[in-house]
Amino acid sequence: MVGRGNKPTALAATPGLAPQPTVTFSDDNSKVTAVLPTGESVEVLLYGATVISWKDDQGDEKLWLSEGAKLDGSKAVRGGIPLVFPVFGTAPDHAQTGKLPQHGFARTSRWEFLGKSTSESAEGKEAADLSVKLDFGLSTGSVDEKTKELWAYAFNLIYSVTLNRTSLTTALVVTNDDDKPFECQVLLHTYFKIKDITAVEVTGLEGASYIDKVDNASVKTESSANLTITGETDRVYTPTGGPQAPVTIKENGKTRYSVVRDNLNDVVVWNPWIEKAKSMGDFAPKEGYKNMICVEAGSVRGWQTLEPGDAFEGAQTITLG
Ligand SMILES: O=P(O)(O)OC[C@H]1O[C@@H](O)[C@H](O)[C@@H](O)[C@@H]1O
Repeated sequence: MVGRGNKPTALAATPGLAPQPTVTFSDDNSKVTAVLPTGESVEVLLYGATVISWKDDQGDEKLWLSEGAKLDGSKAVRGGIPLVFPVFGTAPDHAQTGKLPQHGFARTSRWEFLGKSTSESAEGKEAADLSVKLDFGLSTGSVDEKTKELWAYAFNLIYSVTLNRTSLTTALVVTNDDDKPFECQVLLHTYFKIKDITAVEVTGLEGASYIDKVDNASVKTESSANLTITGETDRVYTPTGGPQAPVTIKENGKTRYSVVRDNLNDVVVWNPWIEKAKSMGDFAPKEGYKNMICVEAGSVRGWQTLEPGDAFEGAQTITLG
């Protein structure tokens, strides 16, 4: 692992060897960017370890980022992949996390860049086979005092973002460093960029039980094999096929994104639609709800209990269609 720490650095190609991914820091040390020799790229803000951009080799952006998103650390980022931990939404009746703000503190804490690693496929050192993994860390010692008052547990988070030519994997490991158990929820809140929400279908949810957050949290069963979005949608699904069965986002009948989960049983589908988009100060343009859909892999319907020393790992791999 190289590139440890937060100093500006550029780790580029080595003469005589196959071109390597380039990892750079922004001038103000707020962001890490990795670019594969074939042109694919990912950008991660240290604030929240929020992935704010993922582009293919043509430079086409895959994640929706609000034009009104705050990227200066003053507010959770509206777009990209905010990281939700240790509570999904708010849980006023949950003793341990009841005081925390919506979606917890991981998305509003400054993370440390731990380093990068690269790997090649078994076939050899062709640039086409390269991937780059960026690791980020957040632990008790690095969160602010206010957070420690609201959630008094010793913990360690490692978040890994792996860029391949046609996929992005984001993986979170939560470790309980305390001498008492704690309960937590985890969610990878991905905002997918799409061209037209009216042409979108989400598959892989048929038969799944879901909590409909726009209908008094009533519990329903998804009857559609191809879910379309026609109004405000905020649902917490538990797909029947388990994490490895893909949930796909299709546009005009073609698969754009396919999400496979590891150890994350739930999938939130969210689109604010017209009125809710208008009510969010950082959601811009207001018509932007037509160009995004959140399909969020998580463990949020219950709680993960971590005993002292135990770890929980959850991940998603998003593959381009
Ligand atoms: O505005 P926030 O805190 O980023 O949350 C956005 C949405 O996130 C989703 O995960 C929730 O299900 C929604 O209820 C919520 O509105």
